[in-house]
Amino acid sequence: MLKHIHPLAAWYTPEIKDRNARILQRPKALTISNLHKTFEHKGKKINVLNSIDFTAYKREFVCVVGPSGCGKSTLARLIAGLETHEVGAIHIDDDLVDGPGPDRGMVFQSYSLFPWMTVKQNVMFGLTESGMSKNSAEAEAFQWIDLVGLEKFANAYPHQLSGGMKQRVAIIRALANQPKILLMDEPFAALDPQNRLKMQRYLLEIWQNIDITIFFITHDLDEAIYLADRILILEANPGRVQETLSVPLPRPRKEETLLSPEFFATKEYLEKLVHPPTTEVDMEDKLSMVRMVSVNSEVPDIF
Ligand SMILES: Nc1ncnc2c1ncn2[C@@H]1O[C@H](COP(=O)(O)OP(=O)(O)OP(=O)(O)O)[C@@H](O)[C@H]1O
Repeated sequence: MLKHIHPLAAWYTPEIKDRNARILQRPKALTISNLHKTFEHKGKKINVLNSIDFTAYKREFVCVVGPSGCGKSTLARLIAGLETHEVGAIHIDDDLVDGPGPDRGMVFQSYSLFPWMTVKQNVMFGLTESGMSKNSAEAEAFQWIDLVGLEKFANAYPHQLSGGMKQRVAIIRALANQPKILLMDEPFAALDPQNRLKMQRYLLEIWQNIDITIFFITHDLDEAIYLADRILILEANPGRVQETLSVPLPRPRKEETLLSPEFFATKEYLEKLVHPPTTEVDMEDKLSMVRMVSVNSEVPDIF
């Protein structure tokens, strides 16, 4: 029998294979087992996530991609404990998720800072809430603020910050509470390409320096390849795992990484999975039907 060779096999150098294998030997940080999720819509049950199995390992950087509506955000909300599921289980380390908890930090696309609080107060918030004294929380907040270069803005309010600065604050606010896992749902989607790249660099730098597992949802395949150790690829209707792909790129990632042949090969591979060419064929079929309609004045029931 012919052995299936992965289309990216040639890009996995011994060093990359070794690194990827070592990640999979680390303790489990997040375990999703046989997860199913349905929503009710107009009295009908919609099966959004179907039998999801996935494990992220300690200090792993996982990106999740997939077509619109495949359930990426729902999955992040389930891990955050903001939604409930009918079947299956989610564990952080060995702890079953049954609601929100301090072991998970979240950063969303919309800047979820408290607008009436300064940068420093936003970062201090979770710390004082969990019982830390005001002085210690302030000292801790300053360390985080320094880390992302916002010392001069410690007393600024969110409306005085750029989009990138707000997201830096959102990230350190989440990290200051020392979660085990950072859930990020399209955190940089609202930024222009230059600021987006800057934020990606910041995030990699922070991640390399602290003990955190990142579960990062994105539409942007370049972003996923640049950031991730592994990419979880979901397909839609119902959302389920299509593939988990170890990224065949060395670390540390640099800007040149984005121009390397292995980067382009990975992108081409992902494009085919996430935006399969059949969609274009379908669209072309539909367009030719429309052209036919305009000639024959008959409306076929295709839409
Ligand atoms: N609260 C809800 N009630 C009913 N249906 C919902 C609810 N939340 C999400 N859905 C449906 O679940 C499906 C998955 O939505 P979700 O937002 O998780 O997908 P996604 O992959 O993140 O999409 P996108 O990439 O467009 O953000 C969609 O069909 C959506 O309409």
